[in-house]
Amino acid sequence: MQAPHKEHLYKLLVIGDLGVGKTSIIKRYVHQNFSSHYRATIGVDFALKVLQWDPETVVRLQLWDIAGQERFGNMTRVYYREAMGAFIVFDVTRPATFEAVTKWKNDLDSKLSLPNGKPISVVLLANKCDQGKDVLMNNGLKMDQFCKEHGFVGWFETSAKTDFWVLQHCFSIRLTVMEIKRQYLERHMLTEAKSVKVLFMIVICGKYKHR
Ligand SMILES: Nc1nc2c(ncn2[C@@H]2O[C@H](COP(=O)(O)OP(=O)(O)OP(=O)(O)O)[C@@H](O)[C@H]2O)c(=O)[nH]1
Repeated sequence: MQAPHKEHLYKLLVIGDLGVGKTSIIKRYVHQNFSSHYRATIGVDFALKVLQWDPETVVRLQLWDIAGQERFGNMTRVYYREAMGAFIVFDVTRPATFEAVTKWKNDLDSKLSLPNGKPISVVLLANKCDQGKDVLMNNGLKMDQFCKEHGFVGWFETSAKTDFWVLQHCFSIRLTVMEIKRQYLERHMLTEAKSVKVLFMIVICGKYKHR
């Protein structure tokens, strides 16, 4: 007898200042390529990544690539709607883009929350780490503290150019998906015992597949 087939569709946001590499990260993740040619995103762009989560489950990640210039616009509320998780990206060579991270996070938290009022889970990506790490050097070990204080699930160094990000980014995608799953269970008001059991299974599957 064939195992039951389950499909989940999750909307994930990728936000951050102009030119930090949001489109490049998505391109690398979805199409495994990179271009040094810069063309600013206008409004929003979309990409779909399909993950075979386990033999019975397919996870479709709908990635919303929101233009950096939208931080100054009114459209973000519309774009954020029904997102289950987000990546906020900054450029490690440009400190101003790191300073903007809290503005993006505040914008997100003020416009989108879970039905229980809690903020959605957000992972911070320190991109262009192939070009130096000015921001990280200046912040050093404080990054963990920064994430804790500002409510990020975690942070990862990435490079869409050299592909350095793949392992860690895949992990962060998994981390986000796990968190999403938890939120999904919360939304559907399953008992805590059940949700812990399911979460535990997801963690085990994620670790197993990641090795
Ligand atoms: N060296 C290096 N360059 C990168 C990296 N990621 C992106 N870039 C370059 O940075 C520039 C901007 O990248 P995009 O991906 O278009 O940036 P974005 O955040 O989508 O920009 P907006 O659409 O304006 O919001 C491009 O020239 C990319 O080639 C990286 O990891 N390393």
